Amino acid sequence: MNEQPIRWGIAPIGWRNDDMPEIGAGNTLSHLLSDIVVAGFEGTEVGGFFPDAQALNKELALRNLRIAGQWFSSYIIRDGIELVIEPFRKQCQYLKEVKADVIVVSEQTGSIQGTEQNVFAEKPNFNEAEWEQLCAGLNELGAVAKEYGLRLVYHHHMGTGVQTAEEVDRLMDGTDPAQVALLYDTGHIFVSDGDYMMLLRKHIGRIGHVHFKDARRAVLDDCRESGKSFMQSFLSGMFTVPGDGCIDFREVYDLLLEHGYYGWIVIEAEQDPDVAHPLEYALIARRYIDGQLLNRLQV
Ligand SMILES: O=C1C[C@@H](O)[C@H](O)[C@@H](O)C1=O
Ligand SMILES: [Co+2]
Repeated sequence: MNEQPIRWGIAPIGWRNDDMPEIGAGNTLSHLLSDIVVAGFEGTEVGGFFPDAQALNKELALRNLRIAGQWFSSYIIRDGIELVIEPFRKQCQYLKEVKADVIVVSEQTGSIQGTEQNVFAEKPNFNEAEWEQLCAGLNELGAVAKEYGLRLVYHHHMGTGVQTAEEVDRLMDGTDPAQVALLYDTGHIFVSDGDYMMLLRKHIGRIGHVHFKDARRAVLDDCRESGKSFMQSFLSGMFTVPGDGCIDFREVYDLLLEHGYYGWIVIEAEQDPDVAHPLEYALIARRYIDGQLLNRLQV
């Protein structure tokens, strides 16, 4: 019996990547979901290639899998909240139909995550008025998400205006804890700031969803030095699954448990699936979770 109030998932991003839909395009939904079962995970997040809710629910039920949530790119600052609410509601409705728990929001105004720009040096920075507009808009979206039984979790992300620990502080200070929770992504904060524990300690009470993404230090250093874009960096192998990089997930997991975190921890490691076999890496993650996190040997 699983006594942990935590659900373990793995994201489609190792098989197919919404930031670069051309990679892994031959990997079907059936292939992905069946690999997830083989690797022993309970669910996944919705990818851009997923079908309508009815078709997805059928495939999930056949494999006893669940949906944790789905990414939503918001443009609150660029477009204004009024224009964001309609597509947001549409996505919430879909997520309600597939019985998801969270909607993952990332403000993409000025984002360079999908461009060829140097992700280590050219991120956008919001001014005071923009921060206020963003925070107020997120509070509104959080209230809308609740109508659909979902929790809005904000994803700090490389190449965006909410990337560093300081920027996450600003966002958390400016938003209502009842409407906006935090998605803690180990890989993004490590690549951005190096220290991944400080953010976790500071905002542990606001965390509503977790992405476990590991990083290869030597590749990261090389990408930073050569000023690579976000996409070039992950194609070079900057990210990997837990157990294959330099992040110590034991301290992360322990702190989450200590503070009674419940909800999803989703393994999320974007690599080129032609280089990093998705099932092989899912199994590496599974072995690490089982051996280093769940059934740790006491010494
Ligand atoms: O949660 C995520 C979703 C992806 O689309 C994104 O680019 C990735 O880095 C991530 O952390
Ligand atoms: Co993530």
